[in-house]
Amino acid sequence: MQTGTIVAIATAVVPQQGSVGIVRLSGVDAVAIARQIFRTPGRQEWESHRILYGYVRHPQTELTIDEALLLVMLAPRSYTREDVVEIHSHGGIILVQQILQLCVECGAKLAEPGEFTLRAFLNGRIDLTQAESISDLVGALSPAAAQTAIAGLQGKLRKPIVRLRAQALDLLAEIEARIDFEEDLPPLDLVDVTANLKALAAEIGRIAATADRGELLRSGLKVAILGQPNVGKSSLLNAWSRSDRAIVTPLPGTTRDVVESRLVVGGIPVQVLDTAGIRDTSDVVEQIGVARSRAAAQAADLILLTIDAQIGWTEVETEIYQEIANIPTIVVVNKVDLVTTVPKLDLPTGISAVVETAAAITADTTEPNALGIDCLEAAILSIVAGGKLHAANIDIAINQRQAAALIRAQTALQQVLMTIDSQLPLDFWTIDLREAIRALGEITGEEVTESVLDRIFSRFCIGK
Ligand SMILES: Nc1nc2c(c(=O)[nH]1)N(C=O)[C@@H](CNc1ccc(C(=O)N[C@@H](CCC(=O)O)C(=O)O)cc1)CN2
Ligand SMILES: Nc1nc2c(ncn2[C@@H]2O[C@H](COP(=O)(O)OP(=O)(O)OP(=O)(O)O)[C@@H](O)[C@H]2O)c(=O)[nH]1
Ligand SMILES: [K+]
Ligand SMILES: [Mg+2]
Repeated sequence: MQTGTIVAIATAVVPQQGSVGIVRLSGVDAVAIARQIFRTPGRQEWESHRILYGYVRHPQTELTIDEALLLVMLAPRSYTREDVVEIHSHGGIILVQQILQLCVECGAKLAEPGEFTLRAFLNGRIDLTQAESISDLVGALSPAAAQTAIAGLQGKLRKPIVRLRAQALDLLAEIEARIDFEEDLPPLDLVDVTANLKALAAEIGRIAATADRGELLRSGLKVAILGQPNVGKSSLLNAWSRSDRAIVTPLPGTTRDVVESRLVVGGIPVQVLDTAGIRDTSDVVEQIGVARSRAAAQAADLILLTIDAQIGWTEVETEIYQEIANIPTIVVVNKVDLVTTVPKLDLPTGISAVVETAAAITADTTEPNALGIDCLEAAILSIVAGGKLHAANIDIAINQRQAAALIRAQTALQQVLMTIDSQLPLDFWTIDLREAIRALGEITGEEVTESVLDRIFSRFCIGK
């Protein structure tokens, strides 16, 4: 997999945009390929870690394609630990694709998604947790998510896992020594071994508990605003996202399609969906809109069931709530500016929180002067995070793959404890201890199959 020289566009390409684009080569022929297509005026040394100025030229036709800069990073001082050459051209899509094509004509192979980072992993510059952090960093949807990813890249997850695995290996060695040379060694200190195993399992559990935070930071939260027509759902979306993304009118049935807006709440990327007001209607278009509202609600992580403070909670809301009772729901009492006191609400059990808002105090303004948005955000954070967001290991946030491996390791260690308890022979202890070691090794990549690697790196973007 790791043979040959690969090439990819390293920057995001948008037609007619981007002031600079980078094409990146990695592998034994990177320099030779670059030399075929890059001409410097006068004599310039192709030294490592120096920028060269020149022109990208077609080697046969001598046609000049671009004025460019070139960066050579010779092995092992490069991202992949192979020879890397970057061609920094003008941006846009045409030039970078032409340069990419030239590199392929000169013998480079188009890189698979994540192949540069895969090589960095296979060549030992980074471990698997760091490789996954690089992917998270590029995919981050909030500064907090990026911060967690950079911590992972700096080894915040790798270090504790490597240490735990080393401790488990020490323990294994001690037990195996008793199997092999029973007569020559003092017997195992059972109290000590048991305490060590328990400590290992507990620390693994603490790291595994950061999975929820990781999931929130990576994937974010899908929030659907649901309710009867005209309660102010679209006004709420606009006020919250400080935009006029959704159409607002005094006419019930204004919103027909699901309208999406993205924002960040307490570091969590949030996708907010405004939906068509739910009611029985003979209007065919509106019927489709209502069906879409219901579908959006079912796909949401959290519902904002919005009501009009002047009307309160009615039978209609009870019916809507029955459909979504399995999803955490906040009741948003909107238009509180129009009432002197909010009526007593006869809410069903299971509602997570109630928040009062005034999403559109003054009509006809693009800069909504809303009330209650901060309370709404606080309510959301306390529901979804339940305190987990600010857990002790603030800068670790593992992914599902890592969580699954940690749970396997923890279960295996608990199995060892049970085996000891049942006074089974030493051979039995080592079986589960080895399983725990293997699971930890899967996280760092010390023990990982090619198919797992394929799965991880295929999710990367091309050029990474
Ligand atoms: N132009 C450019 N910018 C970039 C990258 C790149 O590849 N090219 N990066 C890529 O995604 C990131 C930077 N990451 C990098 C990580 C390691 C090495 C590297 O050469 N490491 C060697 C040498 C270190 C040294 O000389 O001390 C090493 O660790 O052995 C380079 C970039 C972000 N910016
Ligand atoms: N006074 C006051 N008016 C509001 C408030 N929220 C919304 N409105 C007004 O109520 C009307 C309906 O608002 P929308 O945001 O369109 O309501 P909706 O729930 O999206 O309506 P549909 O899309 O038709 O289901 C508009 O005239 C808004 O200006 C509020 O908090 N206070
Ligand atoms: K409306
Ligand atoms: Mg609307």
